[in-house]
Amino acid sequence: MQTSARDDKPLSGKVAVVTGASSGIGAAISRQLAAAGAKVAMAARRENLLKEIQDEISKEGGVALAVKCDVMNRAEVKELIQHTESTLGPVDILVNNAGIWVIRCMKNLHEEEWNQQVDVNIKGVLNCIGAVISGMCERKRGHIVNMSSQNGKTVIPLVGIAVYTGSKFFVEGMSRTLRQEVCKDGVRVTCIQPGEVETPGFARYLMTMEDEQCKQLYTYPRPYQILEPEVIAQAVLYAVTQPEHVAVNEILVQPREAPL
Ligand SMILES: NC(=O)C1=CN([C@@H]2O[C@H](COP(=O)(O)OP(=O)(O)OC[C@H]3O[C@@H](n4cnc5c(N)ncnc54)[C@H](OP(=O)(O)O)[C@@H]3O)[C@@H](O)[C@H]2O)C=CC1
Ligand SMILES: CC(=O)[C@H](N)C(=O)O
Repeated sequence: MQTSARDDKPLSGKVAVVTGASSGIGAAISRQLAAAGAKVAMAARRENLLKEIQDEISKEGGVALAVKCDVMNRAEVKELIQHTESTLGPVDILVNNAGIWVIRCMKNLHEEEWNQQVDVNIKGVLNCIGAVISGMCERKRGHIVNMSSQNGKTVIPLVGIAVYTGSKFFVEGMSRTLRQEVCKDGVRVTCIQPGEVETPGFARYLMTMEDEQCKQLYTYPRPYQILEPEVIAQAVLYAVTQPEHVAVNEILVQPREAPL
């Protein structure tokens, strides 16, 4: 099958923006897209961590740009895209990876944390889409990859992640409708649905649980092998390196021992 770039650098000439790139899955995605030839703008709040990853990518011969950005702040997101486009060129790929979750039962009323999850996982995703979608449609090409979750695919028998699950259900529903809207404009929309992935976020949330009901359900480390961030990055790479007429719309990736 003809690819648009050299096979070993299938993303050569492409510009990607990855949010939540300072840690975990986003850092792995940034490394893999850069290794595939993309010029990658890496966005997050912890600029020091971004610069460390940028240096790693540069040493490997890749091109990465570290951009401090809080996806909850629409003005910062617009500046992220403007800076990226003036430095690297028009954005071809947006990976909405930034996301948070806390494992708390709603009856305990951690309402500020409810709002934070909505602000990052929903409003943050919308801020980023809002900054790129018009340009992608005008150029008749683009790819939006939204980091959903197995928890966006179905309600698994867990407690403590009701608001998080709702935020990922939003991502799924919005993505499916957006996909219909822009498919004739040459724009693709992919949802990635990971199961449990060993990242700093995953460890942090499991080790800061307070509710006994949650603690009884979640143990850490997990009693089976969970996924590495690089596995999810490979799923993203697969989706964004398909020929323009091919749409990989959903990829569900789970630990073998913990299927939905
Ligand atoms: N780990 C898992 O088991 C699973 C994770 N996911 C999803 O994968 C994504 C990444 O999670 P994971 O890598 O595990 O988590 P990490 O906590 O390791 O990384 C989260 C990333 O999001 C960034 N982030 C958080 N809030 C903001 C913000 N307001 N603005 C910009 N960036 C922000 C953080 O950067 P900084 O703090 O520097 O801003 C960090 O880079 C999330 O969307 C999560 O829902 C889905 C399924 C499974
Ligand atoms: C954080 C996640 O989305 C993960 N799928 C989980 O089930 O904990």
